[in-house]
Amino acid sequence: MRIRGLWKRFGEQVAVAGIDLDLPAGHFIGLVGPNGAGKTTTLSMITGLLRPDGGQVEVAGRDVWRDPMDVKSRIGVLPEGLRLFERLSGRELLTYLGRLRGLPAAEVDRRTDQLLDVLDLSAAQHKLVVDYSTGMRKKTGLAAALLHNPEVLFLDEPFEGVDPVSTQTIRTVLEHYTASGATVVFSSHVMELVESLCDWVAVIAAGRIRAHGPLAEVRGNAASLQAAFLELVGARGNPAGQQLDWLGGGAR
Ligand SMILES: Nc1ncnc2c1ncn2[C@@H]1O[C@H](COP(=O)(O)OP(=O)(O)OP(=O)(O)O)[C@@H](O)[C@H]1O
Repeated sequence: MRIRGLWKRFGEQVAVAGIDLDLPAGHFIGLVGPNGAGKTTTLSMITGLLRPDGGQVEVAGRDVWRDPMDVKSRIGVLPEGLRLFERLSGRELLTYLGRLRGLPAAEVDRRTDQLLDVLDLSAAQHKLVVDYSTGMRKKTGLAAALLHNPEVLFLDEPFEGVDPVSTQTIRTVLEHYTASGATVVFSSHVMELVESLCDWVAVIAAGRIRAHGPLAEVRGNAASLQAAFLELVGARGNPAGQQLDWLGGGAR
């Protein structure tokens, strides 16, 4: 992926302030940054969901905004605020999306069976999506993003609201996927997770890239990615507890 001069403004608010970034293929890439840093806005522009005010994005050598259909056929996306067709069962949803992707019915069936099984959703496959838990929805969204075997997978906060067992399942699926040479780009706030999964990271704050490169390089001499991150984004050194002097002790 090649990103040049990517820019997005919402009224007065500059969400993404001119990002230049090359993301290597075949890596497990983490996009990290504080709340409101511009991660979702950036991912939405890279995946053709939000039109940039300026700049270019190329995925697998194709311009996302000049050739959106081609790019969208090569990528899988688990967006933030995932919206699913609530009145379909999990199985119906995957079947529908697989057919929309142009896969033959028998192949959709085969892949759906396997994905439901691996993601531990087989027992709930005939339940309506509206009745799924948060973790089940994430896993269904992931299955939908993987169904057409994309070259690149973009995941916005894939582990949010997911229990440790499902987190492990998703990790295993993603590790299998990247081991075959595919690329995963995911955003997260959980530094331990990023550190244990990713081999390449980009740190974004206030709409700009603060650091990017192989994990070890970005971590540098810091004790952990978390410590490097706090330094890079200029975390304030004033513990909140000192300011909230009324909090605790039961006095009203
Ligand atoms: N549709 C919108 N309208 C107005 N402002 C927006 C919109 N989307 C994002 N923003 C603003 O752009 C900035 C970047 O938001 P974005 O959602 O990209 O951040 P983020 O890094 O994904 O944050 P978080 O980690 O909290 O999800 C924020 O200041 C946000 O308020």
